[in-house]
Amino acid sequence: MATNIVWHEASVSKEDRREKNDHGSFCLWFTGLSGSGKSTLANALAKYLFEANVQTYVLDGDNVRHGLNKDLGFTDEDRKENIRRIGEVSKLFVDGGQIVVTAFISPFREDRQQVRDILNENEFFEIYVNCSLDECEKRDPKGLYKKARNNEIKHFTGIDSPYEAPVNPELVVNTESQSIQESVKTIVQFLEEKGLIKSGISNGI
Ligand SMILES: Nc1ncnc2c1ncn2[C@@H]1O[C@H](COP(=O)(O)OS(=O)(=O)O)[C@@H](OP(=O)(O)O)[C@H]1O
Ligand SMILES: Nc1ncnc2c1ncn2[C@@H]1O[C@H](COP(=O)(O)OP(=O)(O)O)[C@@H](O)[C@H]1O
Repeated sequence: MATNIVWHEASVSKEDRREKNDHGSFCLWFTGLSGSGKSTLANALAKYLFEANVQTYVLDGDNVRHGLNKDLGFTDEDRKENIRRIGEVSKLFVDGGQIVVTAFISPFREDRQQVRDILNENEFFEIYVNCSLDECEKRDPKGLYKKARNNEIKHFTGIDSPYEAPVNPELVVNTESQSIQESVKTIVQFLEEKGLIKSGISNGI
């Protein structure tokens, strides 16, 4: 693979873009069960940072599966390929000077580690969106748990397909005990503490 292909150096570097944007570029990788709050938090965070002139882009499971990954289903192999592609797309966003916020179940540790490995130090932050299966099933925002329990959907995460929780995530937000606003604040403060965005941005939350 990749024969007769030459890598072109970009005329504008990642560092140039970071300097112009006045903030770092990296990937915030949300992982958690369906219904745990990944999309809700990713979008609330992106909105807040957007208002503070911070460049973000959300990659969301449902949306990406309508386009780029519409050939993929939910077998272990397809999920693996799903996450591999999203990892590569995330890397492009990081090169483009953006903060990319991803909201995929990404149930397998090995696949998340693979994404970490293709990014540099301080470019990948795993955020575990922790919520019990019971609560996710109670929320059931898309009615999918009900379908999975009725055997209308196979290989549903948490029911008949595994979820491997992160062992050492950079951050954990618990959406059963924390409000959306509290979780957003936790994440923005984390970014400030790491020096990835300017301090004081979290003051408005
Ligand atoms: N079998 C099965 N298991 C889990 N989820 C399912 C399934 N079938 C459809 N859906 C819907 O697809 C969304 C998950 O897609 P992801 O790309 O995030 O999944 S994965 O990371 O490849 O495991 C997931 O969205 P979220 O609820 O946002 O997580 C579901 O809406
Ligand atoms: N504290 C909370 N944090 C995030 N979401 C919450 C919280 N409390 C209730 N919810 C609700 O839970 C649901 C989570 O759905 P969603 O964001 O689509 O999850 P996921 O993307 O992980 O599947 C939404 O309906 C959201 O309003």
